[in-house]
Amino acid sequence: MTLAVIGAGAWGTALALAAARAEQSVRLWARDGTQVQAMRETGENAKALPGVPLGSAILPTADLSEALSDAEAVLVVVPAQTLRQVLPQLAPHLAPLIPLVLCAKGIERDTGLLPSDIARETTANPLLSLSGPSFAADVGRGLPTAVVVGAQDEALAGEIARFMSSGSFRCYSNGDLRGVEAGGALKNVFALAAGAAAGAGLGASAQAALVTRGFVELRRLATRLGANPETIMGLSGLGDLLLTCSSAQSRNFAYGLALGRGESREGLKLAEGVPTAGIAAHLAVQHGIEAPIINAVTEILAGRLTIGDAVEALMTRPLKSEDI
Ligand SMILES: NC(=O)C1=CN([C@@H]2O[C@H](COP(=O)(O)OP(=O)(O)OC[C@H]3O[C@@H](n4cnc5c(N)ncnc54)[C@H](O)[C@@H]3O)[C@@H](O)[C@H]2O)C=CC1
Ligand SMILES: O=C(CO)COP(=O)(O)O
Repeated sequence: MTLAVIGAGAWGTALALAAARAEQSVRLWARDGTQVQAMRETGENAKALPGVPLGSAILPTADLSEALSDAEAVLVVVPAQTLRQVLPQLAPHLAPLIPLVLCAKGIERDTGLLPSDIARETTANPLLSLSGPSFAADVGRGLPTAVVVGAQDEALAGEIARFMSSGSFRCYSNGDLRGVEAGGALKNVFALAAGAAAGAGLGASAQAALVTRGFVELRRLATRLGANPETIMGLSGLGDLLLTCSSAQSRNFAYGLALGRGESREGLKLAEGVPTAGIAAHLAVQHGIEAPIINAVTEILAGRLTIGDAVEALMTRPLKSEDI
């Protein structure tokens, strides 16, 4: 099968490598011609995923037509906030039934839309989401993990899962597209919180309590956004929450860590939880859901609350039933 990967950042490159290991042929598109030239010359993506040879099954290209003309499926791997800009550029090159696998983890800041909602505004092609615990650096090096491919049409999700799976990349399928997307988008907000708690030296007990209560908020809000609560128990919800809330390898956790230590965040890598937190807080209000951790993250990011005050506010909320 020939796959196109749109976006040659860390995750796009890692997914291209995963597909190549699954014996697919891959066109890896980047908007930056100089980066493509460098990838062709050096055989690696030194900018986004250094030290991992791309191999002969991956063709880097800056030409969308070359990337998409013979693609049988397309993985869209650009940040959530740029999807609205990128997706319309693909449309003229796409045959109607080519599946689009959305791999961004975020909610659009200005609209509250998940990636598939944004895509639905510009395309009638079948939409899927690939999500789950998977650091680009791990997947790029061929370390083992399991992820999930979600689509309303679970048979199609299963087909894409089979094409992407290899001995080191195990893809499950799920018929709950919104659930798969919502878990991946929201877990980043809690990774910011967990990182901030670690940076502020609040201790391992606080971390565990925060992640557990964060999971309750995640499940509540995701369910209101249309997720099946069972999906949230899986790889794209609990699985990814556990990964990103426990490792400084996560860019969201690392961003939170810097916040908690009072360090500058300038120059840090993409942290999708930052634009997602505020809109998630807004959606929680809209759906009448209690989300004190999402609110605290939003207020801290906006500079309206210190971490000390957030801890006090969370700890002194009225006592209540555990309500999971
Ligand atoms: N890095 C990781 O471990 C994982 C990342 N993700 C998700 O994948 C998405 C992408 O993340 P990364 O690749 O890691 O980020 P990155 O920052 O490494 O790369 C983003 C890529 O998107 C490109 N891009 C940005 N705006 C664009 C535009 N308007 N037009 C064309 N290309 C554009 C950039 O040039 C860059 O190559 C995010 O939503 C992230 O949450 C998901 C799983 C793992
Ligand atoms: O989604 C990820 C792992 O599953 C990557 O998390 P970060 O974007 O926080 O690095």
